[in-house]
Amino acid sequence: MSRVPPPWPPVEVETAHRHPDAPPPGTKFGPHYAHCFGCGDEVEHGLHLQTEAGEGTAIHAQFTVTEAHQGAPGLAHGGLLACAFDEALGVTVGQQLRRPAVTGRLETDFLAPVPVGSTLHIVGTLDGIAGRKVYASAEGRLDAPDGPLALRARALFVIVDFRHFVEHGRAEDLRAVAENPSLLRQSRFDINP
Ligand SMILES: CCCCCCCC(=O)SCCNC(=O)CCNC(=O)[C@H](O)C(C)(C)COP(=O)(O)OP(=O)(O)OC[C@H]1O[C@@H](n2cnc3c(N)ncnc32)[C@H](O)[C@@H]1OP(=O)(O)O
Repeated sequence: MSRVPPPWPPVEVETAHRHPDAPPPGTKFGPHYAHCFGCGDEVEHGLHLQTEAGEGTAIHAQFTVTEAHQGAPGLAHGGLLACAFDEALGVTVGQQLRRPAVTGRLETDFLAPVPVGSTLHIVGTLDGIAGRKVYASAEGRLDAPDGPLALRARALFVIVDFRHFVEHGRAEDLRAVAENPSLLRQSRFDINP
């Protein structure tokens, strides 16, 4: 079977430029929501993904695989690795475009096993934009920024209105945020930048 992936992006796109207010390279973002499984600081066995702005539209992300992330003995669960890419690419889109967006499609190539104790170094970039559709991709390397390539991911994010979150989120969690806004650890993006 061929391992050659289909053309990317799959449609004609315009170049996705970083927003003028996107944070400069080296800026560390911290979690965006206390209870986010990808980055939240109040999720005991979450990924605690650390993210930082890179050059151009790049985002650098890291997380260390713990015992709680196993799929097979001593190896990371593939779904959690995909989650790390979803989060890293979500930060890439959110921070570099400064627009709220959700994952519409995420594909992941698992190229090498990722043992417990490894640190995955992920770099995500924007590949193009077509209307509300934003294409982004990422690579993940083991234990160092130039370590062995372990994963690749490609994703379509769809830009949404903030109503998406208010209309679909569970009422008690929305209430908790209304009562304690600091659960949202970062300020809101521009809606019409
Ligand atoms: C800083 C923040 C970090 C956060 C990181 C984590 C990010 C996440 O995990 S978000 C959570 C997971 N994602 C979701 O829950 C999204 C669930 N899906 C939805 O709500 C909707 O399907 C949504 C919003 C994606 C699209 O719906 P809607 O707004 O009605 O737009 P719709 O017209 O269907 O799609 C827009 C375009 O995207 C395309 N599209 C949407 N989904 C797909 C897909 N799976 N594959 C291919 N194309 C797609 C459509 O074909 C359409 O294209 P065109 O404009 O050319 O016709």
